[in-house]
Amino acid sequence: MATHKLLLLAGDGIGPEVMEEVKRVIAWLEKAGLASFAIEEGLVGGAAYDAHGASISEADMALAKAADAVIFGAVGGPKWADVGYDVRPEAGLLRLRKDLELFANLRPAICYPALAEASSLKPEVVEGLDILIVRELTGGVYFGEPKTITDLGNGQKRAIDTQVYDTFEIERIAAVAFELARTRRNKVTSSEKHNVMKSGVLWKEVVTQLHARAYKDVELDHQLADSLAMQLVRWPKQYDVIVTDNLFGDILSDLAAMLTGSIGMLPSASLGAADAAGRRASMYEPVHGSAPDIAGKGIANPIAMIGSLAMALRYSLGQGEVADRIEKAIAAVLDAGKRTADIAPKGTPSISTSAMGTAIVEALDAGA
Ligand SMILES: NC(=O)c1ccc[n+]([C@@H]2O[C@H](COP(=O)([O-])OP(=O)(O)OC[C@H]3O[C@@H](n4cnc5c(N)ncnc54)[C@H](O)[C@@H]3O)[C@@H](O)[C@H]2O)c1
Ligand SMILES: CC(C)[C@H](C(=O)O)[C@@H](O)C(=O)O
Ligand SMILES: [Mg+2]
Repeated sequence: MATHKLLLLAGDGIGPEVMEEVKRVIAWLEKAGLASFAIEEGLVGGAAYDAHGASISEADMALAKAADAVIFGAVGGPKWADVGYDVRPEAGLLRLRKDLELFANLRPAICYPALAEASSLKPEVVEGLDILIVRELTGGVYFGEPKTITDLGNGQKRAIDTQVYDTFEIERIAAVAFELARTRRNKVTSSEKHNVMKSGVLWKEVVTQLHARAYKDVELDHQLADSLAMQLVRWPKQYDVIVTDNLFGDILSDLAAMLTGSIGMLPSASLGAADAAGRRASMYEPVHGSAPDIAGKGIANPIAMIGSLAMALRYSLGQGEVADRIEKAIAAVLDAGKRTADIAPKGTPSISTSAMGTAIVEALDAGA
């Protein structure tokens, strides 16, 4: 059996709390003889800043590059509010994405049957929901230059962020969306704002041309990002795969999280391009952040983090059947009524982070 080289970067706030539960699932998989791992651990975010004055060290960047997959918790928090833009905790995350060229961010929003009642919407709106947001992750306004704050000298300052997209960046993310749609319900909705942004004009043109050239069998729609946000709340089940840029994808995936019950439920995969040997860099992380408001209380939901390990097994480690098993165990635990506070209906009892981890490991043990 192949040994998978993983780098665990737990980060800050609830990151280490939910990573503990992933470690327990990893230990269970090894004990059950289902997978074999070589685990390294590193620091990222505020934890790395406290240790080395940078939000990720060169040594940990090298480990990330050498790993079969990086498993990432969350970064950030009020403790590092004044450390400076270049060393803020989030800079470590963005550097990992950029330096590993993780351009394709898959954010599935699946409403587990038992959680339809935990959604902010009526159960019939979200029951059976299974959509996939494909977010471009290494371009757009996150990385475009110039990115500056300038003193104008008259008591005024000017801040500039720049949205930049080249044809190849749009083409490669759209290709990922079309390929994934073929394995699902064969429909892609491409979203931008071509009515106000030149990058939106190019985005729509490139996606349309690629579709005509190579993916005519897939249904393609275009939808302005503001209207898509509205439709996602109104009737999300009309979508299959949504492909969009870095910033719209960030916002729309947090919105989609609430369709599933909680942001504590949403895993993600960030993938690079495959090299000649078929190897590609990858990182797996929950969509949520470090949740400073609940950090240290032991109540965070570990499902997004454990679901991210399942995505690593499916997309990078060639063990899709083990990923299915983990997701089945999560569904079984939810069916049995186990809820962390974020997914428990008001006034009903909830369990801790570690009790949820225990329940998932027990469900795996029971062969769920
Ligand atoms: N990938 C990442 O590391 C990442 C992602 C988003 C935000 N952040 C950072 O995290 C910090 C806090 O950001 P925020 O508060 O806007 O977003 P957040 O996602 O950390 O929290 C938003 C809300 O969701 C709740 N929540 C989040 N994850 C949860 C979980 N697993 N279980 C239960 N409840 C959960 C929080 O308690 C909070 O009320 C900021 O510094 C931000 O930059 C990091
Ligand atoms: C923490 C932040 C840099 C990050 C982003 O904006 O991409 C986060 O919100 C996410 O969704 O992964
Ligand atoms: Mg976000």
